[in-house]
Amino acid sequence: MPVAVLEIRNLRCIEHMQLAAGPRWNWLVGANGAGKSTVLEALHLLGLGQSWRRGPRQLIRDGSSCFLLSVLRNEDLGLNDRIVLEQNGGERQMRFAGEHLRSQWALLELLPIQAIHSGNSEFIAGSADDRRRQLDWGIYRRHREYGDHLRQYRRLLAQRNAWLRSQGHKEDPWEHLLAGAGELLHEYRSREIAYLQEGLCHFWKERTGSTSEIRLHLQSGWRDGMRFAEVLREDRSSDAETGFTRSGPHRANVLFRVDGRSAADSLSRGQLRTLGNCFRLAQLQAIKDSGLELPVVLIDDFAAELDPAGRLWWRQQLDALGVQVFAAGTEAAALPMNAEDCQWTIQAGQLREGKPS
Ligand SMILES: Nc1ncnc2c1ncn2[C@@H]1O[C@H](COP(=O)(O)OP(=O)(O)OP(=O)(O)O)[C@@H](O)[C@H]1O
Repeated sequence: MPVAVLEIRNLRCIEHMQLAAGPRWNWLVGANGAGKSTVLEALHLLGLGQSWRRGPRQLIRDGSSCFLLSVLRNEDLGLNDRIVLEQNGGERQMRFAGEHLRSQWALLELLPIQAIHSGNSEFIAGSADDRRRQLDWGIYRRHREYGDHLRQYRRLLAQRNAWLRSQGHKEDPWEHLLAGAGELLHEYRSREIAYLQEGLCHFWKERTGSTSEIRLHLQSGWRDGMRFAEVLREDRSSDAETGFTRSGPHRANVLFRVDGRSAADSLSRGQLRTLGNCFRLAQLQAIKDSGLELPVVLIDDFAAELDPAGRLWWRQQLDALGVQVFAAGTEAAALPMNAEDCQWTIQAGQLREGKPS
């Protein structure tokens, strides 16, 4: 169980909150604006070093000059040192066991998080970026070196783009390296898609009883039937005109098809949410099967789009995996809670233990 105690000071509407977490289900119930998402966001910040919303946002509580978040992990893992994230104005500091952390990448190792929130819950019908990010998250969790490969590719891409803008008509010094780095990302993604296919079908069939065929298809981000190096060479002058590299794994896409048709076009919103959950379950199962530490799962608005049977099934699957979950909802009656779960009521940024009414 990774999270034992979470402490929040001066984050959005929360002045001070200390939450002693349960090993499995931690429900946060309260009215709109009570502060439920803020608790989940605190965990997201501690696990990833960034907010789950894009764009500028006032995270420091109005009237304060800094926020401070800390999480004490459980000694079951032999680890009970605190992860601390402190933001003072524009300056951010992160510490683990009293030691200063230089990069937010270090947090990914300390507190693995899978977060489901309004920005990514509809990733199947969202943008190619959303789907690629979801796929990459799972690959990184199973193959840590993938993070280095991604960073290396992004560096090379930025270097080639800068070169295209300056002297794009001469011999391309980055083409060879970028092609190699790009092909490597594509190999990881192809293998992962092949691996997840079976799990996805299993969960979908179990939930829906449907015999419809769910298929994942990976688009590499460059023209079919060609090597990435060839595409880079062929596109050199047109890329130089626009000043950026048009093709590559940064444009990859994952397509979800149901009986040969796009899932986004053929499924209802609730079915899309269910399919998205099935994909996440397949990823979590893959992490478990690899013998790796499962992430803490954060679910904002747990009940959204799901019918009662769907909510119960989603809970049961997460139970079977044995993950620790923090889930939020506005109405206790709509949440599939069990007596042994930790349940909290939140009102105006304050926490109350006990069964929400
Ligand atoms: N910097 C800030 N200082 C103080 N309060 C803030 C700040 N930023 C946001 N808030 C307030 O914090 C409150 C909590 O928002 P949060 O998103 O956590 O609510 P929630 O319980 O998840 O609500 P919902 O059910 O609507 O999603 C909101 O009322 C918001 O106006």
